[in-house]
Amino acid sequence: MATSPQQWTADDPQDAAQARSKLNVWPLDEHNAVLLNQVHPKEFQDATPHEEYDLIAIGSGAGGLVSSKQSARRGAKSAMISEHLAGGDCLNVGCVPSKALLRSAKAVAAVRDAAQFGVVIGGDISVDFAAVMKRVRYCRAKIAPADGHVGTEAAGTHVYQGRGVLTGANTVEVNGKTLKFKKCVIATGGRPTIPQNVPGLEEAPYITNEQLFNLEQLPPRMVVLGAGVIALEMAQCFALLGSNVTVINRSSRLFESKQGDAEAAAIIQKALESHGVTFLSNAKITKVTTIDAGCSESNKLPVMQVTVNDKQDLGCDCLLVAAGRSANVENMGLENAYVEYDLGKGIVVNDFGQSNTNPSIWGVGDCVADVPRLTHMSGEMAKMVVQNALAGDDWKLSSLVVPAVAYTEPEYATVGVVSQDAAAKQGLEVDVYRAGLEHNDRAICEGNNVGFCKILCKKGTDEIVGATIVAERAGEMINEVSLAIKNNIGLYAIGRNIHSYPTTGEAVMGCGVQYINSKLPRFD
Ligand SMILES: Cc1cc2nc3c(=O)[nH]c(=O)nc-3n(C[C@H](O)[C@H](O)[C@H](O)COP(=O)(O)OP(=O)(O)OC[C@H]3O[C@@H](n4cnc5c(N)ncnc54)[C@H](O)[C@@H]3O)c2cc1C
Ligand SMILES: NC(=O)c1ccc[n+]([C@@H]2O[C@H](COP(=O)([O-])OP(=O)(O)OC[C@H]3O[C@@H](n4cnc5c(N)ncnc54)[C@H](O)[C@@H]3O)[C@@H](O)[C@H]2O)c1
Repeated sequence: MATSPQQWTADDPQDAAQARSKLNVWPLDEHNAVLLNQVHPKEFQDATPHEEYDLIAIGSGAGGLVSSKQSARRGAKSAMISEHLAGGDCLNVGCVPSKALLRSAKAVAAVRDAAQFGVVIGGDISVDFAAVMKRVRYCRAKIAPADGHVGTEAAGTHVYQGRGVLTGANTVEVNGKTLKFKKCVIATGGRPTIPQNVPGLEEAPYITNEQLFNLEQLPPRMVVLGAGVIALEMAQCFALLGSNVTVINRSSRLFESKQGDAEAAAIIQKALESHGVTFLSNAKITKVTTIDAGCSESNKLPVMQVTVNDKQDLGCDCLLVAAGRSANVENMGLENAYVEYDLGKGIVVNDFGQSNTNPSIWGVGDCVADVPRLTHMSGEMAKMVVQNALAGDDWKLSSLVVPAVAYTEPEYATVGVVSQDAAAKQGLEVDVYRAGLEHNDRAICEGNNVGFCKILCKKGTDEIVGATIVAERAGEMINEVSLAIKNNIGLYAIGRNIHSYPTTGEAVMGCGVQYINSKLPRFD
């Protein structure tokens, strides 16, 4: 089929070089060509500007897409400014590729463990890493139209492809044009934080999530700096796919800095260890030595030596830095628009999502200080801000109940106050109800009955303040607890709500039943 010169074309050497150098995307196969044609079309024609927009979103991740499309669908004059790849981190280098990759890793585990279900796999199993990564690119391309410029324009939003820089309290410049707005949503997201003061790290060919999903070759040895969500999900993935993975955790256990449940931490660590991940705790990378810089263009992996606590040397072909995120707030004219921000943490907003220092400006998602950095949070903040900025409503950030899930196997899902330690830190007295999965019939049949549901209530009451769930599909189970918290449904009601048998979700009900049983009269 003939392709237009305005389209990204798979395997075209010039296009491939441009996609790699300008957009950090490679290889340019048919899937990445589809992706780029959606989220960063070549020679894109900007819209003809309205004299003044009701709302302009700067940024095109979940936050910018939801705020600009929702405004347009409700009749506002709306625009979105997209500098890099629409869909932001989530579609391109975050949730989507990581979950697609995890799916392949879980397939490895299923095949490897097949014998326990009476299924005999003849011979050794092997992983075709190139095919795994091709499927990751396929998933991304399949989802891309939801975030692509065609769909955004069809919703009625004007799209500008370039960097937005605020030039005044109510103006933003993009591609040499000045656009006027009544309201502006800043949704510029974040980027990986690179720890400073680690000798040799800056010069080393380390990677972050921004390069990880371009890998074409499985690194035999991977070291992961950090032990948060990215680290755990990717460590498990690469270990199952066949890498020798070591996670460097500066704390004494998982989830310590966020007061995560200690039992959950032990289960997740043990599960990853059973998949071949090595954890070094109370560990600090004290030096990185580059032995061979490698060459991503010719697919040659680098070779590095990572020194831990000044005494242990680990050789590796991939050093993945996953040490948290910094907000994108620099060099975008926030000073010109009088917007208060904190370098690293992000834009400072009030409980309505509005800048205290410029009431025309609102903040959404990962670029905002002190909010959970999650796609569903960006989306929900965007809905909230559209309602407040355009409809003059008073939806509040503090009213949001935000679940979070690490998609490891088993999954680790949390909402609200996650543990007794977290409660103590907030000066809150709680009762904890725990239902283990060891006697959950479904979990036993599934061959995965290590885990639990813990629900925390205000002491002496059934008012739920939070939960931690460790289970195969904990991410599905936590939504019930979020619903209860958001709508003031007590643990009593959860205990009286019939749950289908056999489901792991019965563990949530199990906590409710414990509460009820503790209140019922005895017959002795
Ligand atoms: C590896 C990984 C896995 C993840 N997995 C999950 C998950 O499973 N579930 C989950 O909920 N969250 C997950 N996250 C977090 C999630 O990706 C982010 O919370 C989400 O993408 C934030 O959306 P956002 O719109 O706020 O910002 P972003 O997605 O960062 O989008 C911001 C956009 O703005 C653009 N931009 C920046 N500056 C400008 C400018 N001046 N002008 C124009 N455009 C600009 C950027 O290019 C970018 O496209 C993951 C993150 C990573 C890194
Ligand atoms: N499933 C999901 O929802 C999902 C998946 C991946 C990422 N995310 C989001 O993306 C964000 C980034 O993930 P992340 O894993 O990078 O961050 P994180 O905050 O989850 O973990 C950061 C880790 O790096 C460590 N660290 C920080 N600075 C360090 C330093 N100087 N030296 C050594 N270790 C250091 C921390 O102790 C921690 O273990 C998170 O906010 C998360 O919400 C979400």
